[in-house]
Amino acid sequence: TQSTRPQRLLHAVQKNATRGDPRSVVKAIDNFCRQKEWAMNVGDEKGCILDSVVSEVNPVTVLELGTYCGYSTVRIASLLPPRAKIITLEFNPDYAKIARQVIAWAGLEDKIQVVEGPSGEWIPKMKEQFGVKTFDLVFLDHWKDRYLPDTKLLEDCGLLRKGTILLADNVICPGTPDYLEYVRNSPRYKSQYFKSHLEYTKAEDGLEKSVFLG
Ligand SMILES: Cn1cnc(CNC(=O)c2cc(-c3ccc(F)cc3)cc(O)c2O)c1
Ligand SMILES: [Mg+2]
Repeated sequence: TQSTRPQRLLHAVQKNATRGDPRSVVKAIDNFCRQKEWAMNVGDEKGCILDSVVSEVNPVTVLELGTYCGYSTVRIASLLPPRAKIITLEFNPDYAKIARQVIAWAGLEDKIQVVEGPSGEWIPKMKEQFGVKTFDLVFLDHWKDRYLPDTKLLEDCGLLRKGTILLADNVICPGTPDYLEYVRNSPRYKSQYFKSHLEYTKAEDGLEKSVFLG
C-alpha cells in the first residue's frame, strides 16, 4: 500500500537525523521538504523568527494549535528551559501518530504532550485536564478559520494573561483575514507583522506576533 507524505517525512527523519538531536531532526525535515516533497511545516525561514520569539519569551507553558508532523513542536521544545512544557493539539489522528514518532526521535517526549482532537473542545478543558493556569506563548498553525474563534475561546477560558504572546503562522498564505483584523484592531492586543515567505517557496507569507494586554 502507498505510503503517505507524513510517513515519508518520518522515514527521512529516521534515516538522516541523529536520535536525541532535535536540531538534526529539524534539518532533516527541511532538507526532505526542499529536495523531495513540499510539506506544510513552518520551515526554516519563518522557523528562525519563531526561534527568536521563543528565546525572547522564554516560556514555561506553551500551547501549539496544529502539530502536523511535529516540526515546529520540536523546534520550540528544543529551546525551552528544563521544566517548561508544550501542549500541542492535532485534530488529525494520522498526523498525531507521525508527530509522536518524530518527537520521540528528537528525544523530547518529556517536554511535549500531543493531544488529539478538536481545539474547540480541548481548550475549555486545559485547566482541569492538564493543570494549566495560563499560557506564556501560543503558536497558531492549525486550520486558518479556527485562529479567531480559538483566540476568543482562550480569552473566555482565562487561559491568557497580561503579556501572553500569540504567534500566528500563515497570516498571508493561506491567510487568516478575520484573525488579523481582530488582533490588529482590538485594544486588548499589541500586534506586529514579521514578513517572510511561505515555507520552501518564494511566495510571501509571515508571522503575526500579538501581545495580550489583559
Ligand atoms: C489539513 N490540515 C491540517 N492542519 C492544517 C493547518 N495548516 C495549514 O492548513 C497550512 C497550509 C499551508 C498551505 C497549503 C497549501 C498552499 F498552497 C499554501 C499554504 C501552509 C501552512 O503553513 C499551513 O499551516 C491543515
Ligand atoms: Mg503553517
